[in-house]
Amino acid sequence: MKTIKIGLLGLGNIGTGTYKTLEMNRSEIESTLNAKVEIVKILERDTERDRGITVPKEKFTSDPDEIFQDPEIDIVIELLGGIEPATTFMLSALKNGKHVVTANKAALAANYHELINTAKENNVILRFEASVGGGIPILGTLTGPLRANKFEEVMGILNGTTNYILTMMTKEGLDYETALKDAQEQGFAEADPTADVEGIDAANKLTILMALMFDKYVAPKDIPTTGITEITKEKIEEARSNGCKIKLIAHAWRDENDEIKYEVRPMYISATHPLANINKEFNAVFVKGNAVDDVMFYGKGAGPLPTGSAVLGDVIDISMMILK
Ligand SMILES: NC(=O)C1=CN([C@@H]2O[C@H](COP(=O)(O)OP(=O)(O)OC[C@H]3O[C@@H](n4cnc5c(N)ncnc54)[C@H](OP(=O)(O)O)[C@@H]3O)[C@@H](O)[C@H]2O)C=CC1
Ligand SMILES: N[C@@H](CC=O)C(=O)O
Repeated sequence: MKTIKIGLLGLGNIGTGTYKTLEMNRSEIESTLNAKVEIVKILERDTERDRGITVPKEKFTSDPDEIFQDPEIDIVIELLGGIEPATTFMLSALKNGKHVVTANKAALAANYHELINTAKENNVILRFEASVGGGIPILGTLTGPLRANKFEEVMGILNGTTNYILTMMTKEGLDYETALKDAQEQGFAEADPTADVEGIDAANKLTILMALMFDKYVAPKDIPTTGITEITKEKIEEARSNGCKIKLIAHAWRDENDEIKYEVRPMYISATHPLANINKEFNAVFVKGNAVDDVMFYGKGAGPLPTGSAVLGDVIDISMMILK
């Protein structure tokens, strides 16, 4: 029986969630593939940290080339986070003939074409379902069952940390700092949560969605972006007295001249609107296609197991192509 061999870059929140999901569902995954799946090497700095899983010591390496140069490794999963060295590592993996799966929206949004083109030039696959909407299968649906559409609009909650903070401030009366700390402890936030609370993470995801839906690349820095750092309990109360909730919304749409417009900002949403009732780390995204009309995606947009589910979904798809 063939073994699909994986090199994992980063055993943090999502690396650990991916590892756990593979262990939890190994028999289902391996019987789907009729092949074994093994994470053979892991790039990490700290091999002593308690992650709540047992990983044989000999799997760890501090040298990324041990993974890129290993002829036995089929797929590299990048879960380091940040733009660099993650981008350089993914490019090295692709150039060494490895298929790559990543959840890293920051690196993808910053270097979208270089990563996509390098995969094409080297005849390997780059997949990134987990980079937008965590466990929600949005990218594969846009590029699969919905690809017959000309897309008109995408609008929704794309960041779990800020939605968690706003929910806890609105429903539980928590203050901003306590809610953020909670989100960090549950593994929703970025290593530097500035990216979450300033709306940068949602902008990164909007960049990826616009590239796929409208074939238009807009760098995240060029998306008008406002985060939630100025949202106080008083503003939340004011919204409530107007029958609204405050949500951080990412929005891109085709205007009457066929131009694509885009923004990320907190918005007052009527309490009866579906987006007003998306709570905690859940995300929800409306997509409008000219044939299908409105489609709504909903699910956990952050967290180790939901994101691990999306990462492994990509791994399984690639493995099926390898095994064909
Ligand atoms: N958290 C979530 O819910 C989601 C996260 N993502 C994305 O998944 C990716 C991983 O996120 P997450 O797991 O939360 O991040 P973490 O910071 O928890 O994990 C990253 C891990 O990689 C290690 N690492 C980073 N750089 C290096 C390096 N150069 N060499 C060796 N090890 C390194 C870190 O070690 P150290 O701690 O020592 O720095 C850490 O253990 C990010 O791109 C994130 O945006 C996507 C969807 C959801
Ligand atoms: N920090 C991100 C993680 C998932 O993409 C978020 O909170 O949504």
